[in-house]
Amino acid sequence: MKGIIIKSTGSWYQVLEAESKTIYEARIRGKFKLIKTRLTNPLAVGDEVEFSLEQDDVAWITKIFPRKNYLIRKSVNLSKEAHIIASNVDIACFIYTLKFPETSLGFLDRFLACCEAYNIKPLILFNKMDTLNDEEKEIVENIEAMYQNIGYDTLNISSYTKLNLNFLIDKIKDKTSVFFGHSGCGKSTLVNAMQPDLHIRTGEISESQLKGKHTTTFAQMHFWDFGGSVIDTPGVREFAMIDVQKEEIQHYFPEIFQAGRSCKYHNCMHINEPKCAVLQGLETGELEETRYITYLKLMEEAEEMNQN
Ligand SMILES: Nc1nc2c(ncn2[C@@H]2O[C@H](COP(=O)(O)OP(=O)(O)OP(=O)(O)O)[C@@H](O)[C@H]2O)c(=O)[nH]1
Ligand SMILES: [Zn+2]
Repeated sequence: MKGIIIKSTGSWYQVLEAESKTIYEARIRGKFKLIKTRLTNPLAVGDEVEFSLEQDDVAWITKIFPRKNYLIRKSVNLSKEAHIIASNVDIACFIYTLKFPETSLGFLDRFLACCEAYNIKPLILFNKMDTLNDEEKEIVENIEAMYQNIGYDTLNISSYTKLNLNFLIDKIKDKTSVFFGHSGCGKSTLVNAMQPDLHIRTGEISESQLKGKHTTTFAQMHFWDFGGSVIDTPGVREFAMIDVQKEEIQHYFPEIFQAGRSCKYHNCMHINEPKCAVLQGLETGELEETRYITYLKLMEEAEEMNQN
């Protein structure tokens, strides 16, 4: 039988059988290895799998189908291992808040680069618009314009006033989505504003999870009444890339890659080379310094990973 993983606790999974829409408790039989790097979780929510039913209706997962895409975070305790946050995602939403909490653009840029690397469509949501005065609105609009110029899709929203939530629903309807952002950015409030009874993870549930053994690997897919699903993940502090070469990173920053076409050297890494169009673009202000800093950081990390 074929199904999709809708919940993962680390050792147990829930599989949704595609045709009957039945949910089974499931375990793994055999080894699954689709990527080179060691993973803390062999299967992730969103994975399409094959399974067979045995006594007590326990499903044994015997095969995983190739992933269309996935997002990865660094493992909490072991830096050499990676953890798949979710797979087969159609749209990944990043919730930005100017204040309460202040969102770091580095976190956003890292998220966007990972979406590029793993072929996921990102959507940037500027949330809590109702809290902003005119001056702050202008700051957010400038940030928004910067990302739109690069080619990213954005939306101004507020869960309190329901600003543009109808447009957000249009964008995620009938798709598998996932939401990220700093703690307190309004993720749960947003999901509740779109559908109050979705039963997405709340603070209380996270607390009781802490008593369990697999606190870091809990993720779950929920289904919207308006069609499609959302994958609820434990808070992600740092997105990561694995199995990438330093030279590839510029491909994941579209405007840096575009500017780099005019560099003197075709293999320019835009660090300190002469006649580098990226460095020139930074000087003229055409390219954004914050994004460039994340670009350098990701290159450093790729180099470190490949040395290990
Ligand atoms: N003014 C305003 N406040 C909001 C909005 N959305 C959420 N908040 C408030 O922001 C705080 C955090 O919201 P949550 O939805 O709990 O944030 P979260 O991202 O789920 O936080 P974690 O559970 O820590 O990941 C709460 O006090 C919300 O009431 C909004 O659109 N406008
Ligand atoms: Zn260059």
